[in-house]
Amino acid sequence: MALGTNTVATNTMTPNTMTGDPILKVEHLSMRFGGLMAINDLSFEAYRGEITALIGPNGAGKTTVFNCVTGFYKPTMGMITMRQKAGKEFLLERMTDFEVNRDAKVARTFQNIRLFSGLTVLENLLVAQHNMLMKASGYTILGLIGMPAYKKAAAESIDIAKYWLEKANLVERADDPAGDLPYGAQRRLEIARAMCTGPEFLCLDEPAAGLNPRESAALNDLLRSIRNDSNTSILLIEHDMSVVMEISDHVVVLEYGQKISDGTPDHVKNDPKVIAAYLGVEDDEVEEVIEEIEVIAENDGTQGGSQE
Ligand SMILES: Nc1ncnc2c1ncn2[C@@H]1O[C@H](COP(=O)(O)OP(=O)(O)OP(=O)(O)O)[C@@H](O)[C@H]1O
Repeated sequence: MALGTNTVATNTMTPNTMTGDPILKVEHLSMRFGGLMAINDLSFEAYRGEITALIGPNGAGKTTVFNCVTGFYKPTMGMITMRQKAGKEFLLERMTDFEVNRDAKVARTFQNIRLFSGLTVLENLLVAQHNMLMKASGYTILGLIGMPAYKKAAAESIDIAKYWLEKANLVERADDPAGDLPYGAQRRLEIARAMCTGPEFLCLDEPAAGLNPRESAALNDLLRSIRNDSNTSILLIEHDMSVVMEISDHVVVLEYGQKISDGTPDHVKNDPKVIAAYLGVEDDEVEEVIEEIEVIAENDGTQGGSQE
């Protein structure tokens, strides 16, 4: 790593590398739990068509941000605006979790897997489309048994399920109970299930947690294919830095509920504030730690190691 070549980001603004169109704008977000300010005046953007990673040490406030964006928490202060492709804007902080999903088209997964483990893989993907099917039925029994709109929607929902079975590499397990799948496949099924709801914005809470390297690689392929082929933008929380650095277009780093860095993966991994946060040192010790790291890196280099 090219340490020490960057200045400490004092204004924490994004370096001019992401030129995209924001799908999500978080402005002056704060969330207080009793005496604890879990998020403190946080602002950042996620761009359409990109994978944005939200990273930071344990307790930095990542999940709290997710819960505010997806309507699980009402923030103490701040604005969260989502702008759909067609231009329609939603103030997510004013909506319930159900409305955020149904109207704003924001889907999410959780840190712990929440599949219907007794239903098959295919059934999990069909159940996710329940709202769309009920709408097509006109919410009547006659609609269910006779209406062409319902029959068309039912056929479409099977096509959508098949598409995501393939994308998630789960076709061969389609008829198996979801609970019988290996852990990595369950994670991909959760993401496929979220994609069956047709989101424009997908929020993933630690999708790589507990995965082995092969499963992580399959996850990376799935996330890249979501970004490239389905025009869905992704916001993910992740502790696995290899996943973050490999697939993210943009990284936002939090510490104690505040943004300390924001930019491309290369920018944040070389940012002294980020290095210090992960090493758990105080701000006034940052320069000292960087000097120490540089010395270690130089020594490693002169000892003939295979450093980059
Ligand atoms: N419902 C809650 N009630 C009280 N405190 C909470 C609540 N949710 C989170 N916190 C606190 O807010 C702070 C931020 O927690 P949060 O879970 O958002 O961090 P995180 O960055 O996601 O951490 P981790 O990486 O460990 O999942 C922590 O101090 C946590 O204890």
